Amino acid sequence: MANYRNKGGVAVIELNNPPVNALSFEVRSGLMNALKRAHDDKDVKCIVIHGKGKNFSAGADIKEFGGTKQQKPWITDACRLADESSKPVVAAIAGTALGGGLEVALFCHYRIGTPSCRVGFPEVQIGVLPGAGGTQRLPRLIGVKHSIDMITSGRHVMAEEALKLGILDKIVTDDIIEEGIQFAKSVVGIDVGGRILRNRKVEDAGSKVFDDEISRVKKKYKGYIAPLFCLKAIQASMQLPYDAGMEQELKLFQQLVSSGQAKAQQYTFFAERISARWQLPSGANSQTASPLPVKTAGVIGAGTMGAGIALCLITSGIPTVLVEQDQKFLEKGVKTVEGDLRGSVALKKMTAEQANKAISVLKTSVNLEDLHDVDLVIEAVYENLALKKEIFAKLDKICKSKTILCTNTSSLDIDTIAEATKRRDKVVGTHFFAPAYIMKLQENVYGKDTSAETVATVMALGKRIRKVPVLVGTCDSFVANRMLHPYATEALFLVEEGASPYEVDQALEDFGMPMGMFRVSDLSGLDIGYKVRKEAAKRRGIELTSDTRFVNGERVCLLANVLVEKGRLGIKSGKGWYNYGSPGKREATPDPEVLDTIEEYCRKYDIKKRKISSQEILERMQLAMINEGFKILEEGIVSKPEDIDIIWIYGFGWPKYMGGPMFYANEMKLKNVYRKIRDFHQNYPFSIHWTPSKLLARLSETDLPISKWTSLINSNSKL
Ligand SMILES: CC(C)(COP(=O)(O)OP(=O)(O)OC[C@H]1O[C@@H](n2cnc3c(N)ncnc32)[C@H](O)[C@@H]1OP(=O)(O)O)[C@@H](O)C(=O)NCCC(=O)NCCSC(=O)CC(=O)CCCCCCCCCCCCC(=O)O
Ligand SMILES: NC(=O)C1=CN([C@@H]2O[C@H](COP(=O)(O)OP(=O)(O)OC[C@H]3O[C@@H](n4cnc5c(N)ncnc54)[C@H](O)[C@@H]3O)[C@@H](O)[C@H]2O)C=CC1
Repeated sequence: MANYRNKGGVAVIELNNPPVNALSFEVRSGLMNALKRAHDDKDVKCIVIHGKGKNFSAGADIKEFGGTKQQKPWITDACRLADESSKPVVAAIAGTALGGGLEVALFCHYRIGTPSCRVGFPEVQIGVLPGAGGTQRLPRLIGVKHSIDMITSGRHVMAEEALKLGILDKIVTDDIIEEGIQFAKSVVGIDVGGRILRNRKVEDAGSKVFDDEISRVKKKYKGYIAPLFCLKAIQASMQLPYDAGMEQELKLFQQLVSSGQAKAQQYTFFAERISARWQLPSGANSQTASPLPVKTAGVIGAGTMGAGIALCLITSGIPTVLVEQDQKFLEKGVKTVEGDLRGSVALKKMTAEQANKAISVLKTSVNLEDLHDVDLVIEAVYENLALKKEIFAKLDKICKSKTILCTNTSSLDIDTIAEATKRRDKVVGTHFFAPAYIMKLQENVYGKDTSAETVATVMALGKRIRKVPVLVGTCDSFVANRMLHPYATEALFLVEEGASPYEVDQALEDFGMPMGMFRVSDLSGLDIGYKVRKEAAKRRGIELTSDTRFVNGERVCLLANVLVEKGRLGIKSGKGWYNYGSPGKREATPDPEVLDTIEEYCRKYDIKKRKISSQEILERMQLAMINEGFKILEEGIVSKPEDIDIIWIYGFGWPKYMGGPMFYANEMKLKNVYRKIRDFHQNYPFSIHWTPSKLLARLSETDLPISKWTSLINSNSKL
């Protein structure tokens, strides 16, 4: 709803729908009525619109987009009176004015804001476009070029920049409502005609700008349709009179809002928030537990991951001690940190001043004792259980009793590591993804004794260092890598059976993955997987050779080992599944030598090759991984399907416009997913990953949408 009061001739209208004043039906109706009242009231000389609480408004109520038609009045109907009013209307912005919120402000004649306020059109991120005049009014205010940037990127613009662009007329420092009232009074009597955006002309930026922008947007936001629709709408503002432009905007909005991409992106928006609400099996949860303060941190190991993690901490202003086993490794790690900071400055992702500030809070050491006073330590040494246990035992003695001890292990059991300490409640996994400074996912892993306070602390830390933290339970390889295993295994089987690695990658990239499986393997280094496979087999008393085709009755494909033994380690050696010309180069070219190696391998084992469609490639890789996802849910390793989707989106770049693998399964209908998995199980009996998940079988009988799976899981704990 919207509140109305007359304060000495100023109509003060408050958008009232906390926490973000989303423009629900009630708010739109309330705003329309309040504007009418202000218009009709002869005593009112000017009007101020503000938001209740911390925010102006986060825009349309996204929950209203799905299914039923948007009830009238729409935002445009509600705001028409602001546009037409001869009394000056001022938007007084605190917090955020986003999407429809900014559109309301653009219907006003003036906009003032607090120094910390933010404005923007984030609609592209939820698969739509600003559909209440944003694409027609913003170009009339700040021009085509800046409008394209803001609307196609969805970025938030801070107050200072908004002032420079002309979106804000003034930045004010006192109470925003009082400032709004004073400002409104100061413009009474000035003709508002020139302030009405619909009356302004959009400068002709020429059609070439749009041709160039289409190419840029297609490349930068590959696969996403909303940014392209935004361009069409902005172009209409240049080519058509205001009312015709508005009609065109609405038409484009309607097409987008009913698209599968919008549904998936809006699911992702809420999934991220649902996933942030964590819960432990004990019942303790994000509402009941409080984080401990983390004023200082330590990182052990300055290799690939440790250096990246330290970078995340220091760029978030957390003084960090980076510890290595010797000076040589330490220097190498520090060089990486400094190089990445320089790179960020060169790419204008931060200023030189920010980079210097970050490096000033980094301390280095070759002595674990220097961690005695930090609040939290993240260990990132080699993936070796004995070494990790040794380090945790030492840390337990060195660190303050309140210090939280985290491990970046990608597969090892958290409980076993915790047993090396007398503070098992303070041991937790914080699994970052490579490159740690870039990838957003932080997979936090609790053990059986990890306390809620510890979990709350690493979840809060994740947010603070700009990651997306997701909580999972401990199991072999946790969630991300555990699901990746059947996905990668199927990729190799597909290659054995006749698809080339390049066809596999093409199918995945056409689907929307940023990189195919084989390119990712080359990037990580084929030798890493080689060592992990050998080590894991050794632990089980098995000696792997490139002739191994079955392990304990389970089909395996060791083609990657064959490549490693030929010196093809991936990007680092200049060739792997692809050819890169020379070590370290990134441009991947298909390599006939690899195809010959595969041919030879298949001849040796008498494997009959066949033509494999891209549909089969996608189905086998994705369904194998989705089936594993259901098993993870069934075992309670995660408490909700949204966790898995967020892990795939932020850990592996699953396209948001496909909503994550569990959402994708939901869209395919679970009965179809289950039937296909059963068929694959029949056809490929030697792959344990095709054993259908019991939870999937159960859910497939119900036809419940993904939003209802969690309640079924909770009500059927013994599936
Ligand atoms: C605002 C934020 C930056 C705040 O962040 P933070 O403080 O971190 O809090 P959060 O946890 O994110 O949020 C708190 C709480 O609020 C919920 N929430 C946030 N925003 C919205 C929202 N816009 N709608 C609903 N709910 C919202 C959030 O989920 C949290 O709740 P919880 O999940 O219960 O924990 C941040 O929240 C943020 O970035 N928000 C999103 C901002 C955004 O994307 N805004 C754009 C919205 S779209 C929009 O405005 C569209 C338009 O431009 C106008 C629409 C025109 C309509 C035209 C009508 C024509 C209709 C014809 C169609 C016919 C077809 C049909 O309908 O069938
Ligand atoms: N590389 C990757 O893609 C990912 C790795 N991980 C995990 O992160 C951890 C680290 O992996 P990487 O960074 O790739 O390894 P790395 O080999 O690049 O770095 C490990 C570093 O630890 C140092 N180190 C070893 N023993 C030490 C000790 N006693 N004291 C101080 N430093 C010591 C080494 O000198 C080396 O610099 C492993 O547990 C790994 O499984 C997790 C996610 C992704």
